[in-house]
Amino acid sequence: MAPPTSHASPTHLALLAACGSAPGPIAPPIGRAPLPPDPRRDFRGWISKMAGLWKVVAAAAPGLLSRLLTQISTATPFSTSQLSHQGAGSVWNLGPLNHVAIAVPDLEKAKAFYKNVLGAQVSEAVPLPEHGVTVVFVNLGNTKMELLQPLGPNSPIIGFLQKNKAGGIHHVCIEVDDINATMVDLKEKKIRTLSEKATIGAHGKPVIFLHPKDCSGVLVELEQA
Ligand SMILES: C[C@@H](C(=O)O)C(=O)SCCNC(=O)CCNC(=O)[C@H](O)C(C)(C)COP(=O)(O)OP(=O)(O)OC[C@H]1O[C@@H](n2cnc3c(N)ncnc32)[C@H](O)[C@@H]1OP(=O)(O)O
Repeated sequence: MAPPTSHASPTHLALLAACGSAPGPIAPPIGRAPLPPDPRRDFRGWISKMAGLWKVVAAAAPGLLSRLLTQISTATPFSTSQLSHQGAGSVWNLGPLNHVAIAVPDLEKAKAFYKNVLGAQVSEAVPLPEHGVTVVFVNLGNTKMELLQPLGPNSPIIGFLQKNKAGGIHHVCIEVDDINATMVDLKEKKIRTLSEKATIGAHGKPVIFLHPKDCSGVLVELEQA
């Protein structure tokens, strides 16, 4: 009878061989009773299979590990794997999460919780009358939280706190590399911004807010990086 045919490539066959799974004769050995399973032999066999597999992978893809490490270390905040968008001729890209904002009824109490109970690094309270809020930033290393308390009778977060008496997640802020191109592009896509122009946000950089009803129920702030 003709031997069984295989469509596997030589590399694939080598990988299967290293794992002990290469196609081959399947008849049991003649004249020998099967041995009872021996856990020590199984473990030694597994180790030797893994060593064989590693040799095959290393031979098939020399420099794979160093290429992976180089790609990770050279990744930029504005990843080229993300979609680039175009608004009125200018291209813009989405960047990392800048902060998650929490509206709170009592800023000092919320600040004390993050500082004294969770042990986080927190900023002093900063009044921003032009935004109708007082803010405290909580530094988390990879991102920040922004604690917001209403400032003045026309604060834009008063309605939110009336509905969420204990406070809650108010908005997320994501960086963009070109806020003006972003605004033009989003307008073309019928996403409502909550101001005609960008305003200067808590970090001294231009920001815009997008209507929560156009963003899956989440108020989204975009900040010029
Ligand atoms: C310093 C700066 C910075 O970080 O750089 C800041 O953070 S300033 C942070 C404060 N500044 C801002 O938030 C500016 C942008 N925000 C605004 O313009 C406003 O807050 C709005 C988002 C338009 C909401 O205003 P207001 O509560 O008065 O209106 P409204 O009650 O009619 O709300 C309209 C609908 O949106 C919902 N809604 C309101 N606030 C929401 C929020 N934070 N997240 C998700 N949904 C929200 C309401 O439940 C309602 O839905 P239903 O109709 O289904 O009930």
